[in-house]
Amino acid sequence: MPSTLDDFEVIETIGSGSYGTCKKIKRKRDGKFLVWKEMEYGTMTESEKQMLVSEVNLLRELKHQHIVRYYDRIIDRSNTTIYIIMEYCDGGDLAVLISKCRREGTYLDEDFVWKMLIQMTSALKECHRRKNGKAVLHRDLKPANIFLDSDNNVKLGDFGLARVLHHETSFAKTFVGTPYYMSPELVNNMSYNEKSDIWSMGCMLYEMCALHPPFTASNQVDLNKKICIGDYKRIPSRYSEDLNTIISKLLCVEVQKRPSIENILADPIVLRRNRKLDRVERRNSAGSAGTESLHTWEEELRKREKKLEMKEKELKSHERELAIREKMVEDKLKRIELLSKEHRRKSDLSRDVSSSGDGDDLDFFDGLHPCLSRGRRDPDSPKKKVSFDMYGKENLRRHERYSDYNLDNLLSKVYTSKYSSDIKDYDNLYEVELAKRRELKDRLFRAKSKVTDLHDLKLDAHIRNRNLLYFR
Ligand SMILES: Nc1ncnc2c1ncn2[C@@H]1O[C@H](COP(=O)(O)OP(=O)(O)OP(=O)(O)O)[C@@H](O)[C@H]1O
Repeated sequence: MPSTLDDFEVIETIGSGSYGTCKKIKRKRDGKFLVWKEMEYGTMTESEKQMLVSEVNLLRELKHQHIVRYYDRIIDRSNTTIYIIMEYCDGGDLAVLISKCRREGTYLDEDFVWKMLIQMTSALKECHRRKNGKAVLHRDLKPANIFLDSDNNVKLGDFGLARVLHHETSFAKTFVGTPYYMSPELVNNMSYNEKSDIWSMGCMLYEMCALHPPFTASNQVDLNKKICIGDYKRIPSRYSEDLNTIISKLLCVEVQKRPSIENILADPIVLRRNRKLDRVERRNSAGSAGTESLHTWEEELRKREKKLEMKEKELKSHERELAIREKMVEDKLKRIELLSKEHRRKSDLSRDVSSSGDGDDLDFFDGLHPCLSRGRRDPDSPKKKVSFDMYGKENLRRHERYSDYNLDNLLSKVYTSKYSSDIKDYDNLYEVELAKRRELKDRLFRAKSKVTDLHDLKLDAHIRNRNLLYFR
């Protein structure tokens, strides 16, 4: 589906050139930043408009890592404007970089100039040597059309548009730039060819080193003369002879002797430099891959630390729970001990009473557990229901509230069975309690060692983390 203006949000105006205004835009569908170039076509003839559209369509086929990617075009008939949508290059353009150096009295690094040469040649090869045999010529190579991405890689822009726009159109009339980069064949009214692009590239590389074009003059006639005899000074001595040699080859006045794209790429100096650049790029990408893996490692470590912390928290709360339960068991044991003592005291007392043998004090045993009144009651009389405050039904229910805990279940069972049968089994109960207490203590000890292990792990993680930071 063709794009419409509504598919984009204008972020800001980047700048205006001879043919229109460039704006930074955001594609609403995915938030991607792009650029559109607005060009007014109201004064163009029908055939010129047709040419512009077919040229833009051709640009869409140019897909190369060092060429600004063209995405789409929108024609707004209501205000006779064509919007050419392309890749946004956030590193600015070479013209800005060169004027910054001029302003600050600095020079561009030689390695950077070689990188530009190799990447520009690679972009030009894509256009000059198309699979369908139809070469696309740039026709307007200049620093302002060499964009940079965030990694300072070349993005050749405004490809081919010049052919349409330099035509005798309203656009051509507004063209005000000085043709510093015009090749000798163009000065001599010959047709533009791919070697003219190579000449312009030579001028651009020269300007990157000298911070001014190779041929300058105060008027067009003098400029033409200089261009035609190839009269220019050597690039500053800070740059190598290799670089000077290559630039002078590109600025060869004789078009036949000027190297083609293939000649440049096969030049031993360029090959050597290309290999060096490859090595540097590989080292850089290996470096960034190493940094990436360190980041992944650090991230992984952070996740593990978080997991450990959670486990530690869990263990701590478990430990607290165990301590509470231990306290409860201790309390119960104390109560059992007290009851046991009471029972023994009452048994002794009952033995004393039974030995006195008068049987007049039956009421004395009323309300006591059956085991205390055994041998005293009339066997035919119904058994008296006995209720102990502490271990009555109500209390059993309270124990059942902790039924998730095995010990409490066990204790409830023990209490129920013991008190419904015979209280003399208090001692067994006491032993069960003691065994359980021991088991609880063991569990607590195991939990504590787990926490210690976790602490050790955490300490280890901290040390590794610190080592990581030291690495970075
Ligand atoms: N794809 C892009 N990404 C980022 N900035 C861009 C892009 N295309 C153009 N610009 C910037 O937009 C501004 C206007 O560019 P434009 O191409 O319209 O004019 P120019 O190249 O500066 O001049 P002329 O059109 O006369 O050659 C420039 O500052 C340019 O750097």
